[in-house]
Amino acid sequence: MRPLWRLNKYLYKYKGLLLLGIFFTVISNIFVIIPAQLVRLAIDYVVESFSIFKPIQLGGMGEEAQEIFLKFVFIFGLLILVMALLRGFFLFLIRQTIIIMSRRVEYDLKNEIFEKYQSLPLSFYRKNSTGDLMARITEDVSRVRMYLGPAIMYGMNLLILFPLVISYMISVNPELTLYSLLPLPVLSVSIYFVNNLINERSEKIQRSLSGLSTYVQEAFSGIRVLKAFVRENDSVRDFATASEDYKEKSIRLTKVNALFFPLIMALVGISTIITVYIGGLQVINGEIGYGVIAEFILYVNMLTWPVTSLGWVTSIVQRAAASQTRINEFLDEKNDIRSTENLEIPVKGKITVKDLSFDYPDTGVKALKNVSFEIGAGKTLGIIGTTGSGKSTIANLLMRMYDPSSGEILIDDRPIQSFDISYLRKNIGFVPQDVFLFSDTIGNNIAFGIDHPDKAIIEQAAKDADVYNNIVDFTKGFDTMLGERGITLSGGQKQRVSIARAIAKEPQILILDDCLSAVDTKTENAILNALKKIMKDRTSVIISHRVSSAKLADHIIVLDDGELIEQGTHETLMEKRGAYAELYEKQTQAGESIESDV
Ligand SMILES: Nc1ncnc2c1ncn2[C@@H]1O[C@H](COP(=O)(O)OP(=O)(O)OP(=O)(O)O)[C@@H](O)[C@H]1O
Repeated sequence: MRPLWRLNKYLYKYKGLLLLGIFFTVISNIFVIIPAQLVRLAIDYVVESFSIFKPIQLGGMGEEAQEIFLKFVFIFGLLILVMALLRGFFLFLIRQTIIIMSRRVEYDLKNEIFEKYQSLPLSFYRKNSTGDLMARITEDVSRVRMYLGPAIMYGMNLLILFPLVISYMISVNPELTLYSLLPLPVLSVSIYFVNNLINERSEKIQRSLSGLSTYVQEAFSGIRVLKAFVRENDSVRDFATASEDYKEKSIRLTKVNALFFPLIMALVGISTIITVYIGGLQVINGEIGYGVIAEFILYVNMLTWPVTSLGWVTSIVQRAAASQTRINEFLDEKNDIRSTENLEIPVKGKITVKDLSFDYPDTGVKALKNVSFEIGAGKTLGIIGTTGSGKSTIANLLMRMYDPSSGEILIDDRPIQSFDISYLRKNIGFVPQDVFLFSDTIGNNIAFGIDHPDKAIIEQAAKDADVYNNIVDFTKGFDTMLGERGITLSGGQKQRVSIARAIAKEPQILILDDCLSAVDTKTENAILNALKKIMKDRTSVIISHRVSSAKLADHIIVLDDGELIEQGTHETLMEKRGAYAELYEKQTQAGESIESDV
């Protein structure tokens, strides 16, 4: 229960709805109890009237007595009907208050979790799988809602109805009360176990279903590879196996589900039989009237659902507590990437890196070892290196996706930690290595980082990224949809749209992480020349495998296995005849031989 206390702030927020809900529950239960008493009175009245009807008929007043009798029965019937209608009305109001409250809390909780997700650092996303993140904001929140809605509603109903009904029953006949209620605890405990079994099996089905959907999704997104490797038959077979597992689990659930209502019916039936039997004995002994038996049968039926719900509510609360524990775990997650001074001063773009080392926290991979370099404001830095040499890691650290293990990064001679994180990132335009575009229009994708998008800026960014002509060739131009329901851009087009998105922000520092790999050298040159113009007074960091991308940079660093092995300008590095010169020669020779082959 303790984890669920966290939700009390929401219960307090919606206290109006909750209190109204409690009030309506009390009222609706009053309309449940009164009809049972009316039924007792009506039956006793009917039995008594019959016993005196004969003498009255013999006395010649038969017709008048019958008329009075029918009038009373009609009034009883009418009263019971009115009570039932009023009860229905108040049940409607209970749902309108408590269930609506639970939906509002669900909405707030989802927003709170999503906001928290957004504030957490990249390392959090590395640690937890997407499926887990999704499950906590959807399934877990739904389970918590079941506690806030149905569980609170039925729990409260139970708390109010139970004492009311039982005290009435005891006041009418304590012995009959004891016997008729005897099977109900058994009902509650059995429902609790059956329900737990149902939940356990439902969860297995859920897991099986998510495995199945992941499989189907992969089969669709990897359809090209699947077809190219002629694995269609294997794919069909694997799907059938996964489906079979899902079917088996569903059948197992159906078996337990089938127990639910028969169990309730059987135990209520036993209660009714006991009531009739013991009540009958008491009627024969002249201790009670017939009406009491009918009244008690109604009471037992009235208590059936609350008693059943006791088991059900307990299991909902248990599940909700487990879900809330998982949610709390994420809500309590601390963001260790913090700003020390929250500076929001204009960024010029000088970058100084001193003795920078970085080990990835989750794997312990030593990605950078004592790297030092400096690049003045408005200059271009080229970062060259083999795969896995730590180039992207430098970009990650410059954007404070992680903090260095040791050493420091200064921006304009101030520790990077002193800048407000959002402010710092707003000043950086980043083009990641693995391009990600949203399922939206091309225009909106380019405008993604701008608070107030402007058509001219978007178009200019597209021109500078050398993708404008491609875009206007589409019939809908900048309004062309991307993603699943839209068109698919080529690898090079995607990279250029991603560059346009970074340029459109007009950042003070631009980081291109190997984002020209899918464009030909001609386009690469066009983009680099355009960048030179637009980044005239701003700093650019160009990360690449290709020397051709970095050679125009004012300063070049060469990384190998996390270490900085050379740095200088293209000319000084070429003169040095080290790793850079070797790479340059290899790449230009390869380029020439390809060109001559063509
Ligand atoms: N999120 C991560 N968690 C753990 N290790 C990582 C992570 N990202 C990168 N690494 C490791 O850190 C090292 C440096 O990776 P990095 O991505 O910086 O290399 P890179 O020079 O950009 O390579 P490439 O040119 O292939 O992109 C590699 O050994 C890589 O396996």
